[in-house]
Amino acid sequence: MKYISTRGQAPELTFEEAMLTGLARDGGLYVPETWPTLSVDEIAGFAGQKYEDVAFAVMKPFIGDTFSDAEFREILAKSYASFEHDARCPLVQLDENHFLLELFHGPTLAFKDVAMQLIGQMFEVALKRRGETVTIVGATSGDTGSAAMEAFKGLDAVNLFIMYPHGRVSDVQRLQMTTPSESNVHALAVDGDFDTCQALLKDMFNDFEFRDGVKLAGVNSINWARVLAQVVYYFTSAVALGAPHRKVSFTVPTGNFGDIFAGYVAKRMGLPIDRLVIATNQNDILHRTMESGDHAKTGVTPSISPSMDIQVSSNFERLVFDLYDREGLAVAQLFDALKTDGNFALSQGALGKLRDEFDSGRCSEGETSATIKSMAARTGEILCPHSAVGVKVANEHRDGATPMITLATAHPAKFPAAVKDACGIHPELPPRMADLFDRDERFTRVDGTLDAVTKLIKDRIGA
Ligand SMILES: Cc1ncc(COP(=O)(O)O)c(C=O)c1O
Ligand SMILES: N[C@@H](CCOP(=O)(O)O)C(=O)O
Repeated sequence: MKYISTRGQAPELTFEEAMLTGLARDGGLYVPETWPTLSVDEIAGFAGQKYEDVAFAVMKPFIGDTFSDAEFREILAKSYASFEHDARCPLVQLDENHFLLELFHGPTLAFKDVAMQLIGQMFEVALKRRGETVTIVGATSGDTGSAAMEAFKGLDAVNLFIMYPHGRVSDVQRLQMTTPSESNVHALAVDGDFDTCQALLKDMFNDFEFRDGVKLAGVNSINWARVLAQVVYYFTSAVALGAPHRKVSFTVPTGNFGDIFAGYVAKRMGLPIDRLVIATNQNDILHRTMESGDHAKTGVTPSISPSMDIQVSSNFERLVFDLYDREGLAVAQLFDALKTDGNFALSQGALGKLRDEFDSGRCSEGETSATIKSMAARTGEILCPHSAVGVKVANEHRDGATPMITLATAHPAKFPAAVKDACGIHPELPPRMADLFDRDERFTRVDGTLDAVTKLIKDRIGA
C-alpha cells in the first residue's frame, strides 16, 4: 500500500514512512492510494474475536510488510495490555436501539489511548530498527497530549513536546500533561487556543529547515496511523450488533474530524454503516458546513467540552480529497483559501456527496448539561461532556430501526467540574490516579508564535 498526499505534490510513501513523516511536504495529509475492502464473510468472522485479532485483520492491508505478522501481533498485544476492560472498547446499551461505545478504558481515560498506545509501540520498533531518533511535536485541546505523554514518556529515541492552550484544558487534562517526570517529555502552555497550537504545528512541518534539523514527527491525527487505529472499533462494535448482516449508524462527538473520518474509512472498507452523524458543541463549523456548504472559520468559544473547541478540523481535508475525486490541486486551493481568507465554499457536487454520507447536529452548553443530568437519572450512566454532545445529537437522528452507536470519547472524571455542575455527582478518578492533584507540575509558558516555540524546542534538544 502506498500513501499519497491530499494536495498531490508530495512524494508517495510507504506506511512506515508516512507514519514517521507526519504532514506531507506539500502541506497535505497522507491517505492510502486506495481503500482496501473486506468481504462480508471476513467481517462476519470478526464476531466473538478478541479486539487485538480484529485490529490485526483490519489494519494489516494498510500496514503491508512494515512489520512481520509476529511483530505486529506482539505490538498489538503490548498496546492493549494497559486497558482496564477485557473488551478494550465495550458497548453499553442505553435503550432498545441506542448504544454507547466506551472508548475511555485506556491509561489516560480518553479515546486517544486506543491509537496512541499502538503508535507508541510502532514508533519504538520502527525507530529502533532504523537506529533513528525523532522530535515529536503535538498540538492538543487536552486528550491527545496526555495520551502522547503516556505513550512516549521514557523512550530514548523520542523527545516529545506537547503544546496545549493555556487555561483552556481541564485541571485533570493539564495535570496529566504536566506531572510526568521523565526528561524526554515537555509540556508547553501556549498563549492561544487549540487552533493556534495546531496552526503552529503545521507551520513547523512547513518550515523545512526546522523540520529536517530536529527530525520532526507528529502524533496528532495528521499522522495516518492515528486514524487507522481508530477504524478498528467501528468494526468490533458494529459486528457485536449484527453487522455485516445488519446496518448500524454512528454518532461521533467531533472536533478535528479524525474519529468520524475513521468511521468513513470503515464504511469504505465494506462495513455497512447507515448514517455517520457529526456531533459538534457550540464550535460548530462542521455543522454549519453541512447546512450551507460554506466552510467558514469563526473564533473558538470555550465550552464545557473543551477537547472539541476546534474550528479548523484538520481531517476534513482528507474527506474533501474524496469529495473532489482525489484532485490534489482543488484541495490545495480550498485549504489555501481557508488559511488566507478564513473560508471556502464546497461545490454543489461535493456538498451533495457530503450529505449522502453524513448527518450533523449541534449541542449547546445548556443541552450538554441537561443530557448529562437526564442520562444519569434515567440510566445511571455518567457521561463526560463530549459524550453528552454525542448522545444529544444521536437522539435527534435515530430512526427507531437501525441501531445507533454513540462514541463515548472520554471518562467523566477528566471533567469533574462540568459533570458535578450538571448532575450533582463528582466522578472519581481511578485509584491509580488518585494522587494526581498532589504531584509536582512541570511546564513552560510560551507565546503562540512560531519563533518562540521553535527556539524553545531547539534549545531544549540542543539543535
Ligand atoms: C474527548 C474528546 N471527544 C471528542 C473529540 C473530537 O474528536 P476528533 O478530533 O477526532 O473529531 C476529542 C478530540 O479530539 C476529544 O478529546
Ligand atoms: N481533541 C484533540 C485535538 C487534537 O486532535 P488529534 O486527533 O488531531 O490529535 C485533543 O484532545 O487534543
